[in-house]
Amino acid sequence: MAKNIREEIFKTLNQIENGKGYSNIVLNKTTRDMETRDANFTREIVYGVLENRIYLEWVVSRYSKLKISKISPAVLTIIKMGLYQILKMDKVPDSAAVNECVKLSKKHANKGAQGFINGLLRNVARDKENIELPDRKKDFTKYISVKYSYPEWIIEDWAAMYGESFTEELCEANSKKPSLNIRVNTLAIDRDTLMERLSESGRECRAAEYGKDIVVVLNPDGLIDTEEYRSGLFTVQDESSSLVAQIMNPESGATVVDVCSAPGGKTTHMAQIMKNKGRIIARDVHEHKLELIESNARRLGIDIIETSLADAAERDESLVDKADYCLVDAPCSGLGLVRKKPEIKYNKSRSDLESLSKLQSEILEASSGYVKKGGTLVYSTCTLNVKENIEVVKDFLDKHPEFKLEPFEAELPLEESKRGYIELYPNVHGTDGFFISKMIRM
Ligand SMILES: C[S@@+](CC[C@H](N)C(=O)[O-])C[C@H]1O[C@@H](n2cnc3c(N)ncnc32)[C@H](O)[C@@H]1O
Repeated sequence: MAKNIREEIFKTLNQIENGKGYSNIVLNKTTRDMETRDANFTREIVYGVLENRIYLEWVVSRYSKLKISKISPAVLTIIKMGLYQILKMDKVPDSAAVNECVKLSKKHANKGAQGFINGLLRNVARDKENIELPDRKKDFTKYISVKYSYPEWIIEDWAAMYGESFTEELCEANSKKPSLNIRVNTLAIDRDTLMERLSESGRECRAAEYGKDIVVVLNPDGLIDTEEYRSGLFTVQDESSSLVAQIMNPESGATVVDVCSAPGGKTTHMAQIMKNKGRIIARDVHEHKLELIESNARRLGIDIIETSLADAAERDESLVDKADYCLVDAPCSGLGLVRKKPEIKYNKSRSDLESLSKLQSEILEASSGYVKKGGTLVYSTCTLNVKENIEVVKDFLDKHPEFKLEPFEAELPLEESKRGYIELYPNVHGTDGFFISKMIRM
């Protein structure tokens, strides 16, 4: 193992905890030049510490004489790195975990703190079989909140929406490492041929259950450094996200407006389904993100996408009645993505969710005007929160009798597809959490 690996882990965690970047992006930068073994170790600890923050702090609060609020952020990060290795990783001996944290503390903490870190970690290591969780029967919310590290308000909301046992299953599924999903560029290759090519180079892969263009790769290390990726034979996309374009199913030659389109995952997928014929107007409110759509399209050999800067909450009169298909893949709280970006659990509040549902309604209202008679409107989010999902759609439909939900079992053969909307769950479908609804303008 390279010398400064724990130093790199410490820095990466600080960056993410200080809100200086999403975990997947910061981690990709940190691990870019590392050996695979070091990169995997780094990922495991960074994700583990982020994912288990509340649980690890619960353990600190039970073994520390100092209140958590009195412990400096750097010291707390070192302690959590140590605790994660002691409590959740079998392959690191406890003594090594403690010694490495003490070494790290020599650079980032004063003498007193070094002794404190050493003592606390050793105490926990000795007592690790006896660490108690809150009593499930007395307080379900607190128990789940500590066991799976979620703010209590999320557990309260999910339990109210989905019931207690479903919430527990959902949190359990969210704590499992997801496999990597890739979307085949069907303009360049078909799924079976790509899978054969990947298998020949030692990849273990299987066709996804619901996503027609998705391959699940079980040993993905270094996949985006391959010739297959560089030459645009696939892109990285979760199965649930790929179902949006699959359910939309736009015809070749159609006009599509995608109002929240960066970085272009669904835009480029729609272009594939359209066989790169027609026109896709792809917009976003952040100018720097438009380049991401363009570079993704270039790599995949797609040339029917026109990007432009626009606020989707304001109707653009020049597009009224112009779209055969309109996609509103709205900005959302992202609670369906905690498997991949665990920090999402801690970055949101109930009031954020309320303002998001207001923005989502405004965007849906403004964008619905672009849909021609007989045209299709798809509204999707990557969150698990009825207020941002079906309630936004129902509220819209109440005000717009000219739209109705459209069943999509031909595109996704599941019972729920008959209702015209679906919520996907990690514990049920094995995908990221997602919401997709399909409407038709009559
Ligand atoms: C869920 S992401 C879209 C993901 C994208 N559809 C894809 O598949 O790659 C939501 C996007 O909405 C954009 N956004 C946020 N507020 C917006 C607004 N008022 N108007 C247009 N775009 C907005 C964000 O910049 C972000 O890129």
